[in-house]
Amino acid sequence: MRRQTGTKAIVAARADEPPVDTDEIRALTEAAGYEVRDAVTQARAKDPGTYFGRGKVTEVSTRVAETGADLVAVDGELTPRQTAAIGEALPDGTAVFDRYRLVLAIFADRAGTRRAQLQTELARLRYDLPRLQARSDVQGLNKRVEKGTRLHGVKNRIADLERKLSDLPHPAEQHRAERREQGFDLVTLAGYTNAGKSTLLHRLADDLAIEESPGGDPKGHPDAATETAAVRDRLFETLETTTRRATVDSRRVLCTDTVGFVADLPHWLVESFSETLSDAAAADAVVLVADASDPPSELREKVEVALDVFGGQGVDESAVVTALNKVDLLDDDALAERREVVADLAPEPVPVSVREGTNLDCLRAAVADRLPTDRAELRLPNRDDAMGIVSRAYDRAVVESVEYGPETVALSVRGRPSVVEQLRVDAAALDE
Ligand SMILES: Nc1nc2c(ncn2[C@@H]2O[C@H](COP(=O)(O)OP(=O)(O)OP(=O)(O)O)[C@@H](O)[C@H]2O)c(=O)[nH]1
Ligand SMILES: [Mg+2]
Repeated sequence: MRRQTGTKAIVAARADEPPVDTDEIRALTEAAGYEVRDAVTQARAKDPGTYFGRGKVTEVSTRVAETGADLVAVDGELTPRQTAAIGEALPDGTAVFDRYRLVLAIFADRAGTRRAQLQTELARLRYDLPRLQARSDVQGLNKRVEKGTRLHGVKNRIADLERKLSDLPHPAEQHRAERREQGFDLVTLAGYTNAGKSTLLHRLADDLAIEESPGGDPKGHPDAATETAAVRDRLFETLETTTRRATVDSRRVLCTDTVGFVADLPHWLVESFSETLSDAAAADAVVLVADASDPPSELREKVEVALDVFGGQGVDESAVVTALNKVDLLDDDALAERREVVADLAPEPVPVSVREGTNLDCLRAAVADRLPTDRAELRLPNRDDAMGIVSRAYDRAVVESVEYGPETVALSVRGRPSVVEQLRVDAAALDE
């Protein structure tokens, strides 16, 4: 469902004071499938009516006409009225997207599963609704009936989508419970887009097989195809969660990759993808992957926001491991500076280069530390009926030692507390 290439855009950015950075809006616009032909910038206070002020909007309009752009991508959040006012000043048929609309376009483009498609359409309609209203107000549309009908249509579709989504089977939770019972620990990789989460998943994964999730569609997932081949520098490569099996400290772990955050993403948009966050909340450990090659202040802000979001979702602070990725791009001083800016937010961050495989053992150890663990010494009769317990111990926990005597088998096991407890109970039942 990729947009045709050759669709042209102009990016427009404003800041209260120079410099005006257009890197991120360019990246977002390109990620949405557009070719960026030009950038118009402005350093002054926001104009409440048209965001940029009339003069600048006229300049944008001229650039649109000259380049034949189909879209103006504005690096900011536009009110419905501002969107309409800018649109009115542009050549007919030119679309106006702000950051969020752009993100929605990218999400719609990447949505592979039915659920993701419904979620992205719903998020877009919720976004469009007030804008549709403002647009017809600005155009002075007095055709109340027509306007009423269009708005009514959108509202109906929203209700329809909400119903469809709540009707879709949602087996993820049950699936998780089953996996836990089988002794799997759950680890979630989360963080801003482009931080290196998917690359890390590939590194940690035991094999190429993607864990089957009843709600997912692994075949259609972009990560299924790209594997370790150079992961492209493209925002929101991952839209649905992918889960793979990994081994951490001899324990079997299910590692889930999630949708990346984007700076200043509004809450309603995050909520439309709440499933991915509930993955974080349900995990035993959450690896916050941060791009340490970002400037220090940006790194700090992203780590802060991410930790806030986790907190809001009920993730326990002690379950989070912060990985400072891409240290291959930093010298020692730069790394020290990065550690310093996150020191009070994230205790003991782990510097890694996922690409070069640097320090991943340290990261694995930090994750292992977070996994709930219990130990038991089991003494079983050396009989056939005890062997089921021995094999369950191997399957669901880590067997640290085993000794077969003539009468008894002595097992030393560690693993998830619930699993270890079940082994104890089963062992005790044999004695009766
Ligand atoms: N230099 C360097 N680049 C890296 C490293 N790890 C990942 N990258 C690159 O960073 C880019 C983004 O990596 P991804 O793994 O796709 O990032 P992501 O967090 O999954 O991004 P989204 O799916 O968009 O949320 C890719 O071009 C990777 O090759 C690293 O350790 N060093
Ligand atoms: Mg990814």
